[in-house]
Amino acid sequence: MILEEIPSPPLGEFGRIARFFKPLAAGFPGARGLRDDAAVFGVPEGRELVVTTDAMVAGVHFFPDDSPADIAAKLMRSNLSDLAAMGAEPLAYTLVTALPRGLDESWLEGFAAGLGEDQRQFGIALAGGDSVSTTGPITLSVTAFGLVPSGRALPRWGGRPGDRVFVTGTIGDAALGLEIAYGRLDIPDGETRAHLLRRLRRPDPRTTVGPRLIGLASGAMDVSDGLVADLGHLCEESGCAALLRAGTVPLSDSARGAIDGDPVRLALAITGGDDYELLFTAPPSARDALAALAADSGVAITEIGELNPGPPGEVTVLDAAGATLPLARRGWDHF
Ligand SMILES: Nc1ncnc2c1ncn2[C@@H]1O[C@H](COP(=O)(O)OP(=O)(O)OP(=O)(O)O)[C@@H](O)[C@H]1O
Ligand SMILES: Cc1ncc(C[n+]2csc(CCOP(=O)(O)O)c2C)c(N)n1
Ligand SMILES: [Mg+2]
Ligand SMILES: [Mg+2]
Ligand SMILES: [Mg+2]
Repeated sequence: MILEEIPSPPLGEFGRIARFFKPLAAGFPGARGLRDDAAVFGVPEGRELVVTTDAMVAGVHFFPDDSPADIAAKLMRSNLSDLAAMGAEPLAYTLVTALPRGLDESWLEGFAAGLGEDQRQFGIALAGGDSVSTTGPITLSVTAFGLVPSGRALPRWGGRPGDRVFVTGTIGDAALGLEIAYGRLDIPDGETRAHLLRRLRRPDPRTTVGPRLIGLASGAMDVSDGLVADLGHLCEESGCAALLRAGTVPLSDSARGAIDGDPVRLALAITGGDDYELLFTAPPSARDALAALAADSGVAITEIGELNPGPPGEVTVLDAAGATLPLARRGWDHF
């Protein structure tokens, strides 16, 4: 038997923590080297801590055979998107992994590498976590901590009738990507397909735009369940209704090509979710400042509708011709 074929003994729970997670906590003193029972860190004067949690389950949020680095990126970025929606800057995160006993250590190696890459890209560090085994599918959860100027966190409930509705980036890429991944949508063009799948697996959280919406946006949230559903959530909290002009919703060239004028696919794009873009409201007087922010940040900001004094939570969706766009559902609902 040659040396390479001798299987190395399993690392075990604590060996895995030492090998894969301690390096991710090295730059954050509050993590105490992952050697203590908990993390300890302070908040600078004049700032508040923003805390958000999101979980992901194999078969529900991602495909079991997705690359572990992509799974890590989606887990991290969905939480970073929530921080951005609050106007907060990333600080640290904790991580819970529930993994099947037989899962190869190389999976964890790819997962940790993905986390490390995003830590560097977004300026966030591992503060602690928990590692457990599961008899079910891979289940992961991140709790992210961010900082916001005291009293300035962006609320979902600040929208007022007359405010305009804005969204960052493009909408629908991930929903179309999911259809491709499930084999329900055939897109022959390789570049188009790759872009939509990339946006499904690696969303682009708007971490630089979020904090700069403080003082401009009246209400804000991020789009995870679907644009129409999430606008409904914002409206419900703001006690008003909204008009959404589907023809003005920003689409990537890839999404535009995939939709190809089909109203069913357009409906999918605005209800499918997994966008991780920012959805916010602002008075028309903020338009110039928002255009300047978009130019400066390199992230598109597009006006897509307005709030009105209708029934709280009601969202009317018009197509480009001004007719009501029929929707089978407004967005994702777990139950
Ligand atoms: N199990 C739970 N325990 C306590 N609070 C919860 C629980 N589930 C949701 N929440 C709270 O309910 C609110 C709405 O949660 P929701 O998950 O819809 O928001 P989100 O995380 O922004 O969206 P998404 O999960 O789709 O990314 C949040 O304030 C969240 O903290
Ligand atoms: C394999 C697979 N099937 C379906 C979906 C779609 N999906 C799952 S949960 C969710 C809402 C956001 O999650 P949450 O509300 O839990 O934060 C969406 C749009 C997916 N991404 N992968
Ligand atoms: Mg959530
Ligand atoms: Mg959110
Ligand atoms: Mg949700």
